[in-house]
Amino acid sequence: MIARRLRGVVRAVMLVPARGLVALGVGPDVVTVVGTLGVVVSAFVFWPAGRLELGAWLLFAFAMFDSLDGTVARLSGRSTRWGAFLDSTLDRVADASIFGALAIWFHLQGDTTGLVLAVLVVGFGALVPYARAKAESMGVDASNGIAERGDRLALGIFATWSVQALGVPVAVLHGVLALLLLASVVTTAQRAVRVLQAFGTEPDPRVVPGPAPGAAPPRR
Ligand SMILES: CCCCCCCC/C=C\CCCCCCCC(=O)OC[C@H](COP(=O)(O)OP(=O)(O)OC[C@H]1O[C@@H](n2ccc(N)nc2=O)[C@H](O)[C@@H]1O)OC(=O)CCCCCCC/C=C\CCCCCCCC
Ligand SMILES: O=P([O-])([O-])O[C@@H]1[C@@H](O)[C@H](O)[C@@H](O)[C@H](O)[C@@H]1O
Repeated sequence: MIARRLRGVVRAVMLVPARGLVALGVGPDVVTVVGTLGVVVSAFVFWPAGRLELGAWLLFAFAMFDSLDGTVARLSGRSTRWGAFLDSTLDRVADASIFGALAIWFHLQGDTTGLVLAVLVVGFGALVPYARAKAESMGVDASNGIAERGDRLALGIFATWSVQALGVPVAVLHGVLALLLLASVVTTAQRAVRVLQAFGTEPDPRVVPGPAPGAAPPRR
């Protein structure tokens, strides 16, 4: 929703470090892997230890590598299908680490509501890119929806940061996680509608009509 509009601005900002990295001969896959490692380490080291503010700043910085790698790839003419796969797959590692680390923090606080919400955001948040990837594998663009990844991460990281940095009550963080959960379900449904509109009840071309293999012959 908001992230989509900011994409151009973020890419323009990323041009500066990206040019430096290309000049140094750093490839996009290195940026992707370093960014993911940075997210994983920042999330699991700082958030469970209660360093919500510092962790959020580091997560913000390393999450931006997800835009940096694509810019490095395009600038250096090294965009590859493998890179696109690596990028998307490691995004799932980063997503699970961010909300998983938050779940661990809630657990250590004895906050069952927060724990349950964070775990549900890990699971239902993963449905959103799954729906897009499955649709793309069928040749349909389903990148639509109210809460794409940038929105989900920004909201989750910002709300966690604000608990420590601004003294916002944890109940507000619960509310934001509930909103993210709802937004993930709605976004998945919006993508499902795209696929339904594209295919309707069109038969699956991969299925050969006739009895299933091994089925008993029809009775006469
Ligand atoms: C109900 C919903 C409510 C929503 C409210 C949300 C409020 C949010 C407010 C602000 C949002 C700001 C977010 C920042 C926007 C970032 C947008 C952006 O840049 O998106 C793009 C990136 C990257 O996307 P992608 O990976 O698809 O593209 P690339 O450009 O990387 O290209 C990929 C191609 O490149 C090739 N390639 C790549 C790698 C490789 N190794 N080899 C390759 O060849 C290949 O061809 C690929 O196909 O998207 C992101 O998702 C970045 C996430 C950034 C997360 C930001 C976290 C910010 C945290 C805190 C911010 C606080 C904000 C305050 C909000 C206040 C709210 C009240
Ligand atoms: O589908 P979604 O989660 O909103 O957002 C997607 C990311 O999760 C995915 O990793 C990336 O490769 C896509 O380009 C897109 O940005």
